[in-house]
Amino acid sequence: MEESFDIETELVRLGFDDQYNSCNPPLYQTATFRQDSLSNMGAYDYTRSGNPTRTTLQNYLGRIMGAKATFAVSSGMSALDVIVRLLDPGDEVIAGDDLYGGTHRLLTFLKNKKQLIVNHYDTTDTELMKQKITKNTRMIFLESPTNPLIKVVDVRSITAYAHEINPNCIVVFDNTMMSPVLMSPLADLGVDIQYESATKYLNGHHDIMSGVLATNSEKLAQDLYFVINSTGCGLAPFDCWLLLRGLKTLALRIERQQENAIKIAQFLITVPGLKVRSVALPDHPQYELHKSMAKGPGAVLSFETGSVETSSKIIEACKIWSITVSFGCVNSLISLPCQMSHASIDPDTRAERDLPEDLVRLCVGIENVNDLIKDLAAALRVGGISVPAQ
Ligand SMILES: Cc1ncc(COP(=O)(O)O)c(C=O)c1O
Ligand SMILES: N[C@@H](CCSC[C@H](N)C(=O)O)C(=O)O
Repeated sequence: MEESFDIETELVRLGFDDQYNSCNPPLYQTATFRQDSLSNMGAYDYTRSGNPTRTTLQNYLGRIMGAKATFAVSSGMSALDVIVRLLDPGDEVIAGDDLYGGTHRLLTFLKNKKQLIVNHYDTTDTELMKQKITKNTRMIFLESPTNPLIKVVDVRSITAYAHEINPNCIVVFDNTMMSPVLMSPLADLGVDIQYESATKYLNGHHDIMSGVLATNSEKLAQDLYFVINSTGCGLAPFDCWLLLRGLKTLALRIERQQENAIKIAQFLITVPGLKVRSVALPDHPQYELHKSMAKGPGAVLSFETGSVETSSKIIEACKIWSITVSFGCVNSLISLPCQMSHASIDPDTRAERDLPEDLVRLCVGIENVNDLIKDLAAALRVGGISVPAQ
């Protein structure tokens, strides 16, 4: 058996074979592969079905994610689209009430078309989840910490309960907020499918869209591959190559982004009037639960100011923090989720789910942390908030 190392080493090691000992994986920028003869077909025929650069990426991701099977697709949403195609019409699914806006949009689309029965619950309430999961629950969608309210879910208990009630229930976990460096729900928490928007931390440079899926079940792997090949959403070779390049620095980027995010959370709690949501703060209601599942708090946090007008002024006054959706990139981003990343959730549903309209989300990058704090402090003052001298 091949020796395996810590994720920090595996990320840099890449571990692939090349006929010329190339130090970086070759880019097979081709749609088709010539066959030797009709009786001697090669490993690849057509890039939609498979491509050596994608195979290199998927094998590498498998080692990093501790998964038997890993697939790279064209975006995080297409990863979710592949997963929901495993369901049959009329299947019952349970989803969190603070999932990413695009996830909510796709599930609502399928619900409105009467293809699925979708119920959203507060997945942080484990007892409520235990009441709602039944033998008819076919799939459960979890995120933790949630985007953007930073709520923490007891993934281990919910997954174990779901499997006890219905061994065929598929628990799906969106690990985009943590990345495999901080959390391994597939290997450690018992979920059936882990997926991530690789557009975020995995790639880290906001120059490609991509998604990854991982499972340890041979049956699920076969079904996922069937959908990927049939629909043609496998990641294109050049994007695979760029993702391979981005991944090498994942551990280093996360370490720096998280270190900066902790200091920023500590700064924000000194500002009177702000309600800060960060799993880095010991007064987070599920601080210990998060620590029991993950190696760190990550680099996304949010805060409320009490008014949309104040939040908007702060966001627009920032100079280093750029007003951008997404997260996981090397540069720091600021956004108003209700008007940006989560605008696809209608205002009534946002209100029902206590998603504050004034919530500001920060996605911390690798810049100098003192510069980031100075910029934020100046912007808070423009918003009329009094900031203690640092
Ligand atoms: C938590 C989460 N999951 C999934 C997605 C979808 O990923 P993508 O934008 O790569 O389609 C996003 C953001 O878009 C996200 O924030
Ligand atoms: N206009 C896009 C918004 C993408 S949000 C990206 C990211 N997940 C985030 O949370 O910022 C859409 O309609 O999907």
